[in-house]
Amino acid sequence: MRKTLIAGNWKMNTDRATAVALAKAVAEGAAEVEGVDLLVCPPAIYLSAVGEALAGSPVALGAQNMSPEDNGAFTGETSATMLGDVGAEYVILGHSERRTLFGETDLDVCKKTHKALAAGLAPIVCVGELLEEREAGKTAEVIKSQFEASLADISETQITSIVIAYEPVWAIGTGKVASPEQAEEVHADLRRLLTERYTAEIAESIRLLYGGSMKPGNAAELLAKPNVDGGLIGGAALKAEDFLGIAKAK
Ligand SMILES: O=C[C@H](O)COP(=O)(O)O
Repeated sequence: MRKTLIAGNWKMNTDRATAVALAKAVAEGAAEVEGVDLLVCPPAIYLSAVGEALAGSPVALGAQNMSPEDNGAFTGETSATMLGDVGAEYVILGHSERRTLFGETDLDVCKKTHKALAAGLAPIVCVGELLEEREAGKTAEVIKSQFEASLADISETQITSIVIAYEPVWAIGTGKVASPEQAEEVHADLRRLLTERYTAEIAESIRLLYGGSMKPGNAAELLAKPNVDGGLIGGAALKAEDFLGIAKAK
């Protein structure tokens, strides 16, 4: 049975004080959340401070991005090992903002995924279609292509450490949430792709998150779908009450 994962992607928000206060509020509220894993992904520069604020709580720490390289002359970059060194257990990879604003390709995401796994991090690999792709009836095709290229050469053992997040680009930060049926359709496709590539048993064990304008008010119906195993939350993760409200909606 897959345990629900509610992950907060704080993006480039907060300052040190608000990041620590938010982490403490989530950690305190976590006691009221049952049967759900909680994860927060602050800006990289606050990982250590947030990790300290979470100490002793069940809330996990994750990063939002990382370099595909091990070390060396890559000014401004952060390696997987460095993330692990400051307590990160997860890393979000291939978020649509990385893909569209920073030109990340499936190949980049794939390289990062392999490096993250080698460093003992659990990658949260994001896929999702643009509005024009959905309107052109290409959603399944786009998701399949991102799935195959971003997760190329991932072994049966490796895939069990990976979380996949479906984030329709048109639903991110727009207030336009995918309907539970739209989310379930893509998640079921992803489950099928996993079954075809690995085994049904492995496919059944992988967590598939939905991301895109998820809030306490719409979370229950999304999380009720059989293949929606959690959420990757942006805006609503910046208020502990909303973030915990989503987790309690399960
Ligand atoms: O990583 C999170 C997603 O981009 C969703 O963001 P949002 O909840 O603000 O729409």
